[in-house]
Amino acid sequence: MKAVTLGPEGTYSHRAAGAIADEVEFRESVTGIVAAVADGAAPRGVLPVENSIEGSVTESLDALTEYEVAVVRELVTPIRHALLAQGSDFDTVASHSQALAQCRAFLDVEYPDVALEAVASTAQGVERAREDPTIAAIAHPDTAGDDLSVLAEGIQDQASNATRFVAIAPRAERSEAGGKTSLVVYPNDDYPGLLLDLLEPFADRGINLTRAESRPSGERLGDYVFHIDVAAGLYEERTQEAVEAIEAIAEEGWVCRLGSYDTEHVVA
Ligand SMILES: O=C(O)C(=O)C[C@]1(C(=O)O)C=C[C@@H](O)C=C1
Repeated sequence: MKAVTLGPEGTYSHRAAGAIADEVEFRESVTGIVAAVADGAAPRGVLPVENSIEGSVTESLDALTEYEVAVVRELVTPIRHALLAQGSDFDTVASHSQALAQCRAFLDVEYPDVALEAVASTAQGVERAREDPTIAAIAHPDTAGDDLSVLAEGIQDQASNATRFVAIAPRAERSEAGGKTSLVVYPNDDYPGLLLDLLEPFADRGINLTRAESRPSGERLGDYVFHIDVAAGLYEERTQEAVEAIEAIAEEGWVCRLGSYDTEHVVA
C-alpha cells in the first residue's frame, strides 16, 4: 500500500514509512501528509508525533486535530544521528528542529560557535550540505552518499533516542481493535479541577495513561486541546465508558476518537 511521508528521500519518516508501505510518496510538511490522507490523495500517511528527548512534534498534533483522519498503527524506532559535511570547514549546521534539539549537548560541547539552521527535514539539511561546503547536516548516516563525509556518529544526547511515528488512514478506516487508543479532547470550558475530571474516568477503571499533552486551541489564551493516549482499546467496555464520561464533561466542546492500534517496534 502507498504511504505519504515527510521528504525528500532519506528522512527518518521515509525509513519508518518503508517498514509499512511498498510505495512511498513525499510531502514537504507533516500537515501536507495529514491533508493528503484526509483528502483521499493517499491511503496511508506516516508522521512523527513524539521523540524521547525533545517531546512532541507539535505540528503533527495540531494537524491530527484539524483534519479528519484515523490513527491505525504506531511505529517506534531508534534514532541515531550523524554529522555529515563535505569537510571540516563548516560554520552552520542545518537539520530538522527536532534533530538539532536531540543533539543539543553534542553541538554545545563540540561546535559551540556554529550557527544552527532549522530546515523542513533532516534530508533537506543533507541537500543543503551537498550544495554548500560551509554547511553540515544532522541526519541518518546512510544519507551521506559519495559527496559527504560522516564526521561523527551516534551524536544524539541519549543513546536510547527514539521517535514514535503514527500511520494514519481516512477516518472511515478507524479501528476499535488494539492495545492503545488516541483521543483528542476539547472541553471548551474552564473551571478548577477540569483536567482532574477528564483524567479520573480512566483512573477509576484502571486504564493507564501513556501520554497527556495540552496544545493551545488557538481560540484564546489559556484555552486548550488535550491529546490523551491510553493503554486500552476502544473495543473494551471500560474504555467506552470512560470516553462517554469524558464526552459528558466536554459537552461544550468535543471528543475525537482517533482510533485504537498496537505498537510496533521497527529498526528503520
Ligand atoms: O526530518 C526527518 O528526517 C524526519 O523524519 C522528522 C523527524 C521529526 O520530526 O521528529 C523524525 C524523526 C527524528 O526525530 C527527527 C526528525
